Amino acid sequence: MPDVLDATPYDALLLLSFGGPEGPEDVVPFLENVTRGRGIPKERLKEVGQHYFLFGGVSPINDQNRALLEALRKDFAEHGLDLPVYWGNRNWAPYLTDTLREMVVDGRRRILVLATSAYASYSGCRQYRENLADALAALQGEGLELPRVDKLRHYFNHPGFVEPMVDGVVASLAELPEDVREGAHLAFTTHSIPTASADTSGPVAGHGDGGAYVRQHLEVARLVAEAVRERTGVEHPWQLVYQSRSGAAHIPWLEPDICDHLEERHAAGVPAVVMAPIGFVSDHMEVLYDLDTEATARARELGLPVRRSATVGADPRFAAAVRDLVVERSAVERGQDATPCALGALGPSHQVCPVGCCPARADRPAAAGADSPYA
Ligand SMILES: CC1=C(CCC(=O)O)c2cc3nc(cc4[nH]c(cc5[nH]c(cc1n2)c(C)c5CCC(=O)O)c(CCC(=O)O)c4C)C(CCC(=O)O)=C3C
Ligand SMILES: [Fe+2]
Repeated sequence: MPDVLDATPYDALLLLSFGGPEGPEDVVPFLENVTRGRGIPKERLKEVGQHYFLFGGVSPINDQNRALLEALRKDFAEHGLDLPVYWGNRNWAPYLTDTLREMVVDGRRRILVLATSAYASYSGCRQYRENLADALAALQGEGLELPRVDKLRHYFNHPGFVEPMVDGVVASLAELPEDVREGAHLAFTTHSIPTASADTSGPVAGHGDGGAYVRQHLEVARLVAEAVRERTGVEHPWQLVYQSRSGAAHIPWLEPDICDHLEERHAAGVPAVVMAPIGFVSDHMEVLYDLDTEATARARELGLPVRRSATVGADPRFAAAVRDLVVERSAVERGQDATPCALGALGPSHQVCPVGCCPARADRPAAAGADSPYA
């Protein structure tokens, strides 16, 4: 018999993700869901639609979440953690509101949320919390008794998130031609966001100084690069760069873009680059198109050997990390001691997003944080 782990007071875990289209007819309605009220230029939308059509209108993200769901259920069962796991998305079926309704109908009263986004930022945290608030409002409108919803802390520096990425980079280096391997640089990539959003990310107003998005990514990049050096005995120079920029051209977003970075490295005489998408939890469309298709084609034109390393996806170590986070948060909620696990210098993230954390452009209600209008 495995030890029995205690998730009290929680009675369910909700895997909350982005969602993606599952066929050509889904692409346009999916993009409308994503960009409603977000001010994305029409041209950009057409372009992004083409990325999906290139892959038959199917994003890999939903299958990746199905695999993660399986990995979580298997890990929980093997470790005596009796906690049902549900799955809902912000932008495509199964929709968050439908999943939350199902959970309420099943009698779930205390729900813990795992978002497939490891870092602080409006897009990676508060926007998920706004969607939770919208879903709760919808259920309230249906006359349902609302459950209490909490969100797991940011896990960017949890070993179960970092270590699979180290393996990925080591494997990608090994795939490079031997004569360029030792001189290879590492390009850690993440989603570009508006600099205004990056500057205010994380707790602000006396609880930190903003800038958490970049700071957290730099820390993960450093941790991965150091572990790679320990494993390979080679110190590969690295830089944090950005991908998947969207929005209007006159609004500043985080730079440099991965394609410009590859050109710059090539011009500087760097013999090869490993692109490591540390900003993402799975190899979804931003990875498949922006790195494997676009950036890889640019590298080929330059004659620069590149490889792209894997994200954590459904790695059993990531599932174990989620179990660890669930057990930790449950203990905290019971008023017991917990020993939050985190690598590196930043320490474990806050358990509950404080008031004003990762502010939005517009004032909208957000659940599962200190400024939630829900209990
Ligand atoms: C920080 C961040 C993450 C990482 C955290 C997380 O994972 O949540 C992320 C993930 C994802 N982004 C995704 C897809 C899209 N993101 C878009 C647009 C935007 N993303 C933004 C940021 C982020 N995005 C921002 C600031 C915008 C501008 C519009 C706005 O301010 O809201 C658009 C609109 C078209 C475009 O402009 O690109 C699409 C289609 C998919 C699904 C991929 C698939 O289908 O496999 C995933 C996982
Ligand atoms: Fe995005």
